[in-house]
Amino acid sequence: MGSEAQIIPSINLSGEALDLDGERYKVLCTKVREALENHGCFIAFYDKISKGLREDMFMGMMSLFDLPEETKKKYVDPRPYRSYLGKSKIIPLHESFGLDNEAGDKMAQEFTHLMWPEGNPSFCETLKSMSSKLVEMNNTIMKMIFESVGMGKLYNSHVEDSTSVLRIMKYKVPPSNESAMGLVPHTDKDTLTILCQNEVQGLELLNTQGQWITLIIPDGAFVVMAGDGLKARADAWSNARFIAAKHKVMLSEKRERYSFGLFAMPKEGATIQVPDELVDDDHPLLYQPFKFSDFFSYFVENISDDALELYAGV
Ligand SMILES: O=C(O)CCC(=O)C(=O)O
Ligand SMILES: [Fe+2]
Repeated sequence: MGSEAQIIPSINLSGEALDLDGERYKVLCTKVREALENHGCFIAFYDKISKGLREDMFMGMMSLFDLPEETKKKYVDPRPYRSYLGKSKIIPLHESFGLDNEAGDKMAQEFTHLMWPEGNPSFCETLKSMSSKLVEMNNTIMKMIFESVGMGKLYNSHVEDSTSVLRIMKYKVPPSNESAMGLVPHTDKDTLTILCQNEVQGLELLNTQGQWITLIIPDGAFVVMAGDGLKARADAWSNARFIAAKHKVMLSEKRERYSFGLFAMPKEGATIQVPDELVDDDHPLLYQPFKFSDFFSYFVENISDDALELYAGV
Protein backbone atom coordinates (compact mmCIF):
# COMPACT_ATOMS: atom_id res chain seq x y z
CA MET A 1 0.00 0.00 0.00
CA GLY A 2 2.69 2.44 1.17
CA SER A 3 4.79 2.24 -1.98
CA GLU A 4 1.74 2.64 -4.24
CA ALA A 5 0.89 5.83 -2.39
CA GLN A 6 4.24 7.30 -3.36
CA ILE A 7 3.33 7.40 -7.03
CA ILE A 8 0.84 10.19 -6.44
CA PRO A 9 2.92 13.23 -7.39
CA SER A 10 3.85 15.89 -4.86
CA ILE A 11 4.06 19.36 -6.37
CA ASN A 12 5.64 22.40 -4.80
CA LEU A 13 3.37 25.40 -5.37
CA SER A 14 5.23 27.66 -2.97
CA GLY A 15 5.75 31.31 -3.92
CA GLU A 16 9.25 30.60 -5.15
CA ALA A 17 8.14 27.76 -7.42
CA LEU A 18 5.39 29.91 -8.93
CA ASP A 19 7.88 32.71 -9.57
CA LEU A 20 9.98 30.55 -11.87
CA ASP A 21 10.99 31.96 -15.22
CA GLY A 22 8.90 31.14 -18.31
CA GLU A 23 10.27 27.72 -19.22
CA ARG A 24 10.43 26.37 -15.68
CA TYR A 25 6.94 27.65 -14.91
CA LYS A 26 5.72 25.79 -18.01
CA VAL A 27 7.32 22.60 -16.72
CA LEU A 28 5.46 23.06 -13.42
CA CYS A 29 2.15 23.59 -15.28
CA THR A 30 2.78 20.37 -17.22
CA LYS A 31 3.41 18.51 -13.96
CA VAL A 32 0.03 19.73 -12.63
CA ARG A 33 -1.76 18.71 -15.83
CA GLU A 34 -0.09 15.31 -16.04
CA ALA A 35 -0.93 14.55 -12.38
CA LEU A 36 -4.61 15.28 -13.09
CA GLU A 37 -4.54 13.29 -16.33
CA ASN A 38 -2.80 10.26 -14.83
CA HIS A 39 -4.14 10.21 -11.26
CA GLY A 40 -6.88 12.85 -10.96
CA CYS A 41 -5.00 14.03 -7.92
CA PHE A 42 -1.77 15.39 -6.46
CA ILE A 43 -0.31 16.47 -3.15
CA ALA A 44 0.49 20.18 -3.04
CA PHE A 45 2.75 22.26 -0.86
CA TYR A 46 1.53 25.83 -0.69
CA ASP A 47 3.22 28.27 1.65
CA LYS A 48 0.76 31.15 1.16
CA ILE A 49 -1.46 29.35 3.68
CA SER A 50 0.58 29.55 6.85
CA LYS A 51 0.89 26.96 9.60
CA GLY A 52 -0.62 29.49 12.00
CA LEU A 53 -3.73 29.94 9.84
CA ARG A 54 -4.16 26.17 9.52
CA GLU A 55 -3.81 25.75 13.28
CA ASP A 56 -6.36 28.53 13.93
CA MET A 57 -8.72 26.83 11.48
CA PHE A 58 -8.50 23.44 13.21
CA MET A 59 -8.84 25.03 16.67
CA GLY A 60 -11.96 26.90 15.55
CA MET A 61 -13.36 23.75 13.94
CA MET A 62 -12.93 21.81 17.18
CA SER A 63 -14.96 24.33 19.15
CA LEU A 64 -17.54 24.43 16.33
CA PHE A 65 -18.12 20.67 16.37
CA ASP A 66 -18.17 20.73 20.20
CA LEU A 67 -21.28 22.94 20.12
CA PRO A 68 -24.57 21.28 21.10
CA GLU A 69 -26.35 19.32 18.36
CA GLU A 70 -29.34 21.74 18.45
CA THR A 71 -27.03 24.67 17.69
CA LYS A 72 -25.26 22.92 14.81
CA LYS A 73 -28.63 21.88 13.34
CA LYS A 74 -29.58 25.55 13.03
CA TYR A 75 -27.32 25.74 9.98
CA VAL A 76 -29.71 24.96 7.15
CA ASP A 77 -29.31 25.85 3.48
CA PRO A 78 -31.71 24.51 0.85
CA ARG A 79 -28.90 23.80 -1.62
CA PRO A 80 -27.29 20.34 -1.51
CA TYR A 81 -24.22 19.61 0.63
CA ARG A 82 -24.47 22.82 2.63
CA SER A 83 -26.67 22.19 5.69
CA TYR A 84 -25.20 20.68 8.84
CA LEU A 85 -24.91 16.92 8.42
CA GLY A 86 -24.54 14.76 11.51
CA LYS A 87 -25.73 11.40 12.75
CA SER A 88 -26.22 10.16 9.20
CA LYS A 89 -27.25 6.49 9.01
CA ILE A 90 -24.90 5.89 6.07
CA ILE A 91 -21.86 7.71 7.44
CA PRO A 92 -22.46 7.97 11.21
CA LEU A 93 -18.89 9.03 12.02
CA HIS A 94 -19.00 12.03 9.70
CA GLU A 95 -20.20 15.57 10.51
CA SER A 96 -19.98 18.53 8.16
CA PHE A 97 -21.02 22.03 7.18
CA GLY A 98 -20.81 23.59 3.70
CA LEU A 99 -20.38 27.36 3.55
CA ASP A 100 -21.13 29.13 0.32
CA ASN A 101 -18.37 31.45 -0.81
CA GLU A 102 -20.67 33.33 -3.20
CA ALA A 103 -21.65 35.57 -0.29
CA GLY A 104 -17.98 36.37 0.43
CA ASP A 105 -17.17 37.68 3.92
CA LYS A 106 -20.86 37.88 4.81
CA MET A 107 -20.93 34.09 4.88
CA ALA A 108 -18.35 33.92 7.69
CA GLN A 109 -20.13 36.63 9.68
CA GLU A 110 -23.58 35.08 9.37
CA PHE A 111 -22.34 31.59 10.06
CA THR A 112 -20.33 32.47 13.17
CA HIS A 113 -23.19 34.63 14.44
CA LEU A 114 -25.61 31.74 14.02
CA MET A 115 -23.32 29.30 15.84
CA TRP A 116 -22.17 31.75 18.53
CA PRO A 117 -24.84 34.43 19.03
CA GLU A 118 -22.42 36.14 21.46
CA GLY A 119 -19.93 36.28 18.57
CA ASN A 120 -16.68 34.51 17.67
CA PRO A 121 -14.69 37.22 15.88
CA SER A 122 -11.46 35.26 15.78
CA PHE A 123 -12.97 32.20 14.03
CA CYS A 124 -14.90 34.57 11.75
CA GLU A 125 -11.60 36.17 10.65
CA THR A 126 -9.99 32.73 10.27
CA LEU A 127 -12.82 31.54 8.02
CA LYS A 128 -12.62 34.67 5.86
CA SER A 129 -8.89 34.41 5.51
CA MET A 130 -8.83 30.66 4.86
CA SER A 131 -11.56 30.74 2.24
CA SER A 132 -10.03 33.66 0.35
CA LYS A 133 -6.59 32.00 0.39
CA LEU A 134 -8.05 28.71 -0.82
CA VAL A 135 -9.87 30.52 -3.64
CA GLU A 136 -6.55 32.13 -4.58
CA MET A 137 -4.84 28.71 -4.53
CA ASN A 138 -7.64 27.23 -6.65
CA ASN A 139 -7.27 30.07 -9.16
CA THR A 140 -3.51 29.62 -9.30
CA ILE A 141 -3.93 25.92 -10.10
CA MET A 142 -6.72 26.55 -12.63
CA LYS A 143 -4.52 29.11 -14.41
CA MET A 144 -1.77 26.49 -14.63
CA ILE A 145 -4.23 23.97 -16.05
CA PHE A 146 -5.52 26.46 -18.65
CA GLU A 147 -2.00 27.41 -19.68
CA SER A 148 -0.93 23.83 -19.89
CA VAL A 149 -3.76 22.91 -22.24
CA GLY A 150 -3.04 26.01 -24.35
CA MET A 151 -6.22 27.82 -23.31
CA GLY A 152 -4.78 30.58 -21.11
CA LYS A 153 -7.09 33.08 -22.82
CA LEU A 154 -10.16 31.42 -21.26
CA TYR A 155 -8.89 31.73 -17.70
CA ASN A 156 -10.43 35.13 -16.84
CA SER A 157 -13.90 34.18 -18.03
CA HIS A 158 -13.56 30.89 -16.13
CA VAL A 159 -12.92 32.79 -12.88
CA GLU A 160 -15.98 34.99 -13.52
CA ASP A 161 -18.08 31.88 -14.09
CA SER A 162 -16.94 30.09 -10.95
CA THR A 163 -18.03 29.88 -7.36
CA SER A 164 -17.07 27.68 -4.43
CA VAL A 165 -18.12 26.05 -1.19
CA LEU A 166 -15.92 25.73 1.87
CA ARG A 167 -16.65 22.41 3.58
CA ILE A 168 -15.70 21.79 7.19
CA MET A 169 -15.63 18.17 8.37
CA LYS A 170 -15.10 16.06 11.45
CA TYR A 171 -14.81 12.27 11.69
CA LYS A 172 -15.36 10.60 15.04
CA VAL A 173 -13.10 7.84 16.31
CA PRO A 174 -14.35 4.43 15.09
CA PRO A 175 -16.06 2.50 17.89
CA SER A 176 -14.19 -0.79 17.43
CA ASN A 177 -10.59 -1.66 16.64
CA GLU A 178 -11.42 -2.31 13.02
CA SER A 179 -11.23 0.49 10.49
CA ALA A 180 -14.56 2.11 9.68
CA MET A 181 -15.96 4.02 6.72
CA GLY A 182 -15.84 7.80 7.27
CA LEU A 183 -17.08 8.76 3.83
CA VAL A 184 -18.35 6.45 1.08
CA PRO A 185 -16.49 6.15 -2.25
CA HIS A 186 -17.33 8.98 -4.63
CA THR A 187 -15.95 11.40 -7.17
CA ASP A 188 -16.52 15.07 -6.39
CA LYS A 189 -18.97 16.70 -8.77
CA ASP A 190 -17.17 20.05 -8.70
CA THR A 191 -14.32 21.34 -10.86
CA LEU A 192 -11.45 21.19 -8.40
CA THR A 193 -11.25 20.19 -4.74
CA ILE A 194 -8.48 21.28 -2.37
CA LEU A 195 -8.40 19.40 0.93
CA CYS A 196 -6.45 19.87 4.12
CA GLN A 197 -6.56 17.54 7.14
CA ASN A 198 -5.23 17.48 10.68
CA GLU A 199 -2.55 14.90 11.38
CA VAL A 200 -5.00 11.98 11.20
CA GLN A 201 -4.76 10.12 7.87
CA GLY A 202 -7.70 8.36 6.26
CA LEU A 203 -8.14 9.58 2.68
CA GLU A 204 -7.97 6.74 0.16
CA LEU A 205 -7.85 6.96 -3.61
CA LEU A 206 -8.88 4.40 -6.20
CA ASN A 207 -5.87 4.19 -8.49
CA THR A 208 -5.98 3.47 -12.20
CA GLN A 209 -5.29 -0.23 -11.50
CA GLY A 210 -8.49 -0.37 -9.47
CA GLN A 211 -6.78 -0.61 -6.09
CA TRP A 212 -7.55 1.57 -3.09
CA ILE A 213 -4.42 3.32 -1.88
CA THR A 214 -4.03 5.29 1.32
CA LEU A 215 -2.76 8.78 0.70
CA ILE A 216 -0.11 9.60 3.24
CA ILE A 217 -0.46 13.36 3.37
CA PRO A 218 2.51 15.15 4.93
CA ASP A 219 1.69 17.55 7.74
CA GLY A 220 0.49 20.85 6.29
CA ALA A 221 0.22 19.61 2.71
CA PHE A 222 -2.95 19.81 0.62
CA VAL A 223 -4.61 17.28 -1.64
CA VAL A 224 -5.82 18.62 -4.97
CA MET A 225 -8.39 16.53 -6.83
CA ALA A 226 -10.14 16.86 -10.16
CA GLY A 227 -13.92 16.51 -10.02
CA ASP A 228 -16.43 15.50 -12.68
CA GLY A 229 -16.82 19.19 -13.54
CA LEU A 230 -13.16 19.45 -14.53
CA LYS A 231 -13.36 16.26 -16.56
CA ALA A 232 -16.27 17.66 -18.56
CA ARG A 233 -14.91 21.19 -18.76
CA ALA A 234 -11.43 20.15 -19.85
CA ASP A 235 -13.02 18.18 -22.65
CA ALA A 236 -14.94 21.30 -23.64
CA TRP A 237 -11.88 23.57 -23.52
CA SER A 238 -9.29 21.47 -25.25
CA ASN A 239 -10.21 17.77 -25.45
CA ALA A 240 -7.95 17.28 -22.42
CA ARG A 241 -8.72 14.03 -20.62
CA PHE A 242 -8.61 14.35 -16.86
CA ILE A 243 -9.53 11.68 -14.35
CA ALA A 244 -12.05 12.59 -11.66
CA ALA A 245 -10.43 11.03 -8.62
CA LYS A 246 -12.56 8.43 -6.85
CA HIS A 247 -11.92 8.57 -3.13
CA LYS A 248 -13.27 7.65 0.30
CA VAL A 249 -12.35 8.15 3.92
CA MET A 250 -11.44 5.15 6.10
CA LEU A 251 -10.85 5.69 9.80
CA SER A 252 -8.50 3.53 11.82
CA GLU A 253 -6.75 5.88 14.22
CA LYS A 254 -7.87 6.43 17.79
CA ARG A 255 -8.01 10.19 17.22
CA GLU A 256 -10.62 12.42 15.70
CA ARG A 257 -10.00 13.46 12.14
CA TYR A 258 -10.75 17.01 11.03
CA SER A 259 -10.59 18.19 7.45
CA PHE A 260 -11.68 21.18 5.44
CA GLY A 261 -11.75 21.82 1.74
CA LEU A 262 -12.62 24.19 -1.02
CA PHE A 263 -14.97 22.83 -3.68
CA ALA A 264 -14.82 25.10 -6.73
CA MET A 265 -17.55 24.78 -9.35
CA PRO A 266 -19.31 26.64 -12.15
CA LYS A 267 -21.86 29.26 -11.08
CA GLU A 268 -25.58 28.59 -11.36
CA GLY A 269 -26.56 28.68 -15.03
CA ALA A 270 -23.05 28.14 -16.48
CA THR A 271 -23.12 25.76 -19.46
CA ILE A 272 -20.46 23.23 -20.41
CA GLN A 273 -20.22 22.86 -24.16
CA VAL A 274 -17.47 21.70 -26.49
CA PRO A 275 -16.81 24.18 -29.33
CA ASP A 276 -17.47 22.53 -32.74
CA GLU A 277 -13.90 23.14 -33.93
CA LEU A 278 -12.55 20.87 -31.19
CA VAL A 279 -14.58 17.87 -32.29
CA ASP A 280 -13.13 15.59 -34.94
CA ASP A 281 -12.53 11.86 -35.49
CA ASP A 282 -9.58 11.84 -33.13
CA HIS A 283 -11.42 13.87 -30.51
CA PRO A 284 -15.03 12.71 -30.52
CA LEU A 285 -17.59 14.52 -28.41
CA LEU A 286 -17.73 12.91 -24.95
CA TYR A 287 -20.50 14.98 -23.36
CA GLN A 288 -23.58 16.71 -24.69
CA PRO A 289 -23.79 20.40 -23.72
CA PHE A 290 -25.21 20.72 -20.22
CA LYS A 291 -25.84 23.22 -17.47
CA PHE A 292 -23.65 22.38 -14.53
CA SER A 293 -26.37 23.18 -11.96
CA ASP A 294 -28.81 20.82 -13.75
CA PHE A 295 -26.21 18.05 -13.68
CA PHE A 296 -25.68 18.66 -9.99
CA SER A 297 -29.42 18.42 -9.27
CA TYR A 298 -29.56 15.23 -11.33
CA PHE A 299 -26.72 13.77 -9.27
CA VAL A 300 -28.42 14.65 -5.97
CA GLU A 301 -31.61 12.87 -7.08
CA ASN A 302 -29.91 9.87 -8.71
CA ILE A 303 -26.77 9.33 -6.67
CA SER A 304 -24.60 7.24 -8.98
CA ASP A 305 -20.93 6.68 -9.62
CA ASP A 306 -21.50 7.31 -13.30
CA ALA A 307 -23.70 10.38 -12.94
CA LEU A 308 -21.71 12.43 -15.46
CA GLU A 309 -21.73 9.69 -18.10
CA LEU A 310 -25.42 8.94 -17.49
CA TYR A 311 -26.47 12.56 -17.54
CA ALA A 312 -24.34 14.04 -20.29
CA GLY A 313 -22.38 11.20 -21.91
CA VAL A 314 -22.75 10.90 -25.68
O1 LIG B 1 -12.38 14.52 4.59
C1 LIG B 1 -11.73 14.31 3.57
O2 LIG B 1 -10.50 14.26 3.57
C2 LIG B 1 -12.45 14.07 2.26
C3 LIG B 1 -13.74 14.79 2.11
C4 LIG B 1 -14.42 14.54 0.80
O3 LIG B 1 -14.02 13.71 0.03
C5 LIG B 1 -15.63 15.31 0.40
O4 LIG B 1 -16.18 16.06 1.24
O5 LIG B 1 -16.05 15.19 -0.76
FE1 LIG C 1 -14.84 14.08 -1.94
